[in-house]
Amino acid sequence: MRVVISIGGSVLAPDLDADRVAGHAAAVERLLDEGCEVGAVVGGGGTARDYIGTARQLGANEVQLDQIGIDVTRINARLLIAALDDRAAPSPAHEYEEAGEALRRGDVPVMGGVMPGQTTDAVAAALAEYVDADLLVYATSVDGVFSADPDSDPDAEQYGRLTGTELVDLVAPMSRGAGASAPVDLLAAKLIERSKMRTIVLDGTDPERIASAVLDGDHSGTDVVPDGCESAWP
Ligand SMILES: Nc1ncnc2c1ncn2[C@@H]1O[C@H](COP(=O)(O)OP(=O)(O)O)[C@@H](O)[C@H]1O
Ligand SMILES: O=c1ccn([C@@H]2O[C@H](COP(=O)(O)OP(=O)(O)O)[C@@H](O)[C@H]2O)c(=O)[nH]1
Repeated sequence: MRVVISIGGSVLAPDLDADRVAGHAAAVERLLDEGCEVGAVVGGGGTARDYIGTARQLGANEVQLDQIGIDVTRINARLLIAALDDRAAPSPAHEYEEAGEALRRGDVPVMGGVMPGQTTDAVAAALAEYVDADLLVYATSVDGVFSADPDSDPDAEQYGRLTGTELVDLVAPMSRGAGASAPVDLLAAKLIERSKMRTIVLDGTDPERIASAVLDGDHSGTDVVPDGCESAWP
């Protein structure tokens, strides 16, 4: 199975903890050992938001803020590359073709951001489409997609399953500024919808959950399925 895993910065690096990053690398290595081909995309998390907030106070515009965010995602990508050692391509891929070539060589391509106006959610969706992945997994800090932000609304209800079109409709009204929070960004949702990519959004704070979702289809998050399909797991 070919899988793209998007690891949110809030999951990989809420602080700098080598054991946490090593745990995520171990989950990726387990997938490789089970015969999966894996591409990884890493987010910027709180560090990116802190830098973006400071630069915004200094008068930076949205593109400049996004570029700062991209730099932080690439630093986090380098942490995962360090933990994966010789199983990963040696530097974060800046383009999908570069990532695809690494995958073909048998390396794990690790990407951060690529261009302003989006988040690493969209990078992961585009990489998954580009490499014809069988499965896309978003490992984030909440267990799936909810009817409202579960961190601030106690009445938020989780969706067990959504179609790509339903996901697009849900995230379309959400904020688009640099550092904004949403389960996945709108461009990612549109790419998932058009590619009919089987997708899982789950709580990835325990990296073993990511491996179980990929290997067994066992998770408690949200399945995003093409119209007419029952399950997100191939
Ligand atoms: N409807 C929603 N469903 C799920 N999460 C949501 C929703 N609306 C906002 N969020 C927020 O999105 C956050 C996930 O995005 P983000 O902070 O960028 O995490 P990551 O670092 O994993 O990309 C969650 O912490 C959650 O508070
Ligand atoms: O291709 C990209 C990826 C990221 N970003 C910027 O970098 C920030 C941090 O990335 P992301 O939101 O994906 O990190 P996460 O929320 O997963 O920690 C985003 O808010 C954007 O401002 C961007 O402009 N283009």
